[in-house]
Amino acid sequence: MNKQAIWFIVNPISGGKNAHQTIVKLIDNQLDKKIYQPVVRYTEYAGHATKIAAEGVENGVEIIVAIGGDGTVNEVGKALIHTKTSLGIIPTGSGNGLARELGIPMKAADAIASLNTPITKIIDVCKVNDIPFFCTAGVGFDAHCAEVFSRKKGRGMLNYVKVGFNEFWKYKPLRCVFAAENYEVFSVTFGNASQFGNNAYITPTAKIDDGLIDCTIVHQPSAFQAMDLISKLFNGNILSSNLTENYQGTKFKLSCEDNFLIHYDGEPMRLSTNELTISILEKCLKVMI
Ligand SMILES: Nc1ncnc2c1ncn2[C@@H]1O[C@H](COP(=O)(O)OP(=O)(O)OP(=O)(O)O)[C@@H](O)[C@H]1O
Repeated sequence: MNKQAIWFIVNPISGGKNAHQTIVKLIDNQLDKKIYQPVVRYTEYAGHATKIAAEGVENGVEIIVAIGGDGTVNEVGKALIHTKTSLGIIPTGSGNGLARELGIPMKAADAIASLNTPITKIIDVCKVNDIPFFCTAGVGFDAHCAEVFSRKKGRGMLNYVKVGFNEFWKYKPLRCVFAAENYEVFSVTFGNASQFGNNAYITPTAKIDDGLIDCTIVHQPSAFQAMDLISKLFNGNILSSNLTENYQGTKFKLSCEDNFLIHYDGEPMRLSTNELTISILEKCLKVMI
């Protein structure tokens, strides 16, 4: 039997000290070499994973596994859209939204074991302007926090919560135009998947292969209301709050006065436009589950 070429793209800065070395050892010991011919590649800078993955596609590699958080998964995944190469994930981030959504185990050993009994699925990918995202993208408070967080040294959920808490008191609602109506919002999130990561279900009715984009608008909460929203976010019932609005569609447009600060799969980016179009590419990415 011909062995399948499988590349592992490792983000060495994700998952804390030496996490990646342990995972590479596990791959060496536990990946079924009767079916796979593995190659391990390391990223050297932000954006490098996309280049490596594109090289893999060109070389006809069947499976490319991102070892990192949602940022790395996004960088690898975007090179695999509309190709025959499948995306695998060994999650080492703090959110791991796409891995959770696909039911990929959080423990590296279990994620490797699931690669040994390969099952693939085809999912949708959404785009904010020309930027692909796999879980969520949005504007407002979440994008602001993603930007502040990206400038901090500390990683992980606890540091993210600290940023959220500190920024909440200073945050001013975002004025924008959505569906030809003026809004002042806390956040607007578009979901291909149901969660930001960490089982925080911001677009709880989103399904990753239904051809639809879900949109959740959150209106500015008081501190007391914010506590309730956070609990609903993690319980999967944020839409029961009267501070939220929810829409489904295949295209959304959003504009505001200044150039948008967005996040896509948790990565912040200041755009040079004040107009956003959110669109969907149906069933365009093969993933390993
Ligand atoms: N070798 C590298 N050196 C510096 N930055 C890198 C390198 N490889 C990847 N990156 C960048 O690291 C950032 C964070 O990656 P990723 O989201 O995968 O991990 P994480 O921060 O551990 O995850 P999470 O955000 O869920 O905590 C991404 O913006 C990615 O571009």
